[in-house]
Amino acid sequence: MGSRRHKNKQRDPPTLEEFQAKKSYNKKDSKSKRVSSHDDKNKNDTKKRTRTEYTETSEAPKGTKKSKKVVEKDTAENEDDLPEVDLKELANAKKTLFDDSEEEEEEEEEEEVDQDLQDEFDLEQEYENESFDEDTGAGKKDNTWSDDEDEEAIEELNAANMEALSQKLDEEQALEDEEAEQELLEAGKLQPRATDILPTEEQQSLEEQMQPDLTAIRTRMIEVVKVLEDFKNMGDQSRSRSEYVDRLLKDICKYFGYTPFLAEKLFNLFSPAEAMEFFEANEIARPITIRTNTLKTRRRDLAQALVNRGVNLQPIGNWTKVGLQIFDSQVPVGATPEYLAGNYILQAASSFLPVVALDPQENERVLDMASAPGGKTTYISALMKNTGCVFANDANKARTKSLIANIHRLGCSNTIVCNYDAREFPKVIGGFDRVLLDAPCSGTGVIGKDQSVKVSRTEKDFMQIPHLQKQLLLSAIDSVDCNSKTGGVIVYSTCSVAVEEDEAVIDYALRKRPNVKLVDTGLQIGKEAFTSFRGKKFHPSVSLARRYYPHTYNVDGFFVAKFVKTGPSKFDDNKASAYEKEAAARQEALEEGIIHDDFASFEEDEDEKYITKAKKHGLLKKGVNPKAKK
Ligand SMILES: C[S@@+](CC[C@H](N)C(=O)[O-])C[C@H]1O[C@@H](n2cnc3c(N)ncnc32)[C@H](O)[C@@H]1O
Repeated sequence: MGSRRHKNKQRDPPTLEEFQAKKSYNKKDSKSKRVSSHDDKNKNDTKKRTRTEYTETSEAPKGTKKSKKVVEKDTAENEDDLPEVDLKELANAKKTLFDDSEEEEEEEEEEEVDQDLQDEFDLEQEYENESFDEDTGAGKKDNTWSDDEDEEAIEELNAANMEALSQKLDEEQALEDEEAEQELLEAGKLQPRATDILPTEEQQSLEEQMQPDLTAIRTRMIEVVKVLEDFKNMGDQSRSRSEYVDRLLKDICKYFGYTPFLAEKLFNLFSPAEAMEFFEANEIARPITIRTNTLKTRRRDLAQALVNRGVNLQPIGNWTKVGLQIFDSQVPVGATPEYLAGNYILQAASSFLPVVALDPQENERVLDMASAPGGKTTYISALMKNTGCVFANDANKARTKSLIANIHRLGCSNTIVCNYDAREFPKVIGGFDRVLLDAPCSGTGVIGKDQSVKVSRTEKDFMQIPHLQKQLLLSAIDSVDCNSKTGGVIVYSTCSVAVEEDEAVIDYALRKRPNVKLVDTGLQIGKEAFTSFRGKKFHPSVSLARRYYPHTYNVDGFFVAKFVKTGPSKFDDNKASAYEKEAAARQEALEEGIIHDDFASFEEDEDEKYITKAKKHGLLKKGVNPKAKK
């Protein structure tokens, strides 16, 4: 499969103003923006393609898609014993038989004047040079058409080839016309002739046998998207819309490397043009971001300390007071003295959002149901200023090691780590003021980080995972104290954009637990969740949940929903027994050695070694001898 991973420079995450500006875009604006961005891409791509095809075939200096098609068609014609049409031969023949050096000079001058055609001009020069390359033998045949030939021979050859030549010239003219049309298309002045966008069956089978031409596939995807956006006016009358969609999906699989199943699932979330933006964004890793640990430092001080070490950074945006985006760094960001001292944690910007929505308050009792490796737990703990109690649970014991390490490093002293299948809550313990369920998911929002998702996720996953998520969400709801004076809140989040794992799960919870309602997340950014999707209708309040996409906010794909519990249910556990269980849990943890008296203390001696080492490393990287410095 010919997948292609871009290495584009990352965009900055948007500021609040940008977010708001985006939000207030009307549909028309965003549509026109999308189209123009595709136009630009198309334009660039055409230039790129010109070069690629020339290199590949060494015979189509003006290598547009049409040129390629003609070459392919020629092959087919050869197979049918039709006159050979060889563009290289044609160009050379033209050069000698119809040579007019003055005309050629004029042409060259014209081409020099026209900056837009510069690439093509370069290619023609290369082409001409190649025709006489003695080393490679390329252009040997050209001698047949050398000026040294006597007139008779030329005439003979001329007669024999006249028919083929005139055909070739016609085709060259057609190529030029096509290029002119293409330029107009790119300039948005003409609609594409949709008739030749979709390949014929023959062309398709030929394509299947060849190495995928990614640039040509990309161009076709853009063309098909344009047709799909205005099918009535631009679609080929003899082709159905679904034929275009099928072609586009096949091309998406080839170009980006998705399984047909996942490509279609993700494609269906968006308009064709937006789907392309989504797939493109998944080819780029999101920016590196860190969260200031306000238990230990302030963002301003942290930023200053890191800048002094050669880290290039800036605040993420107005919606967070603790996030910093790292552009580049002369030191490993995961091993600076500030990192080791727990002044920050490497954390994706999207991962802040569920905690902001949870809005934990001081002295509350909070459950983080699926918490490893602890990015959100430690943020909750910091917002609570180490007061109250945070139960950090995860079913995977191995993962609780990194959870514990992060809790230690960041100095979270109000945290209890536990290792249950969260479906056992509230039997384990209930009566919480707030519960966060950052659910295990398929990861379709984080493909930029984990490309394996493109091929590893199957239909079964999108049945099994939502099933678990629904069970977990009911447990989360039942673990909350509806009489909490300060809370009674449940936040559900995933790093998946699949409707089955998002809207369908919260809609299910609303139906199964009428004692909860969805409320505004309080988040300043995010798109409204779906209230209907491919024939499925969800509760209207589902629109209060928020969706995040890599192509809209340059954050991981994410989903956040916030519930408030309005009344008890027979499945709840009461708060009194919860306190007893909390005491028992603390005792158990003490006995098992998961927590101990100095649970959240900072091991100064232990860390001193690492801090010194990191300092030395930093100096060495700057070319300073650490010993000389002493
Ligand atoms: C998305 S990750 C959590 C990330 C974490 N909230 C953070 O911010 O660092 C999902 C977690 O759910 C855990 N998990 C999976 N099934 C679970 C279950 N039945 N009960 C509790 N945790 C579970 C996984 O081990 C995994 O650590």
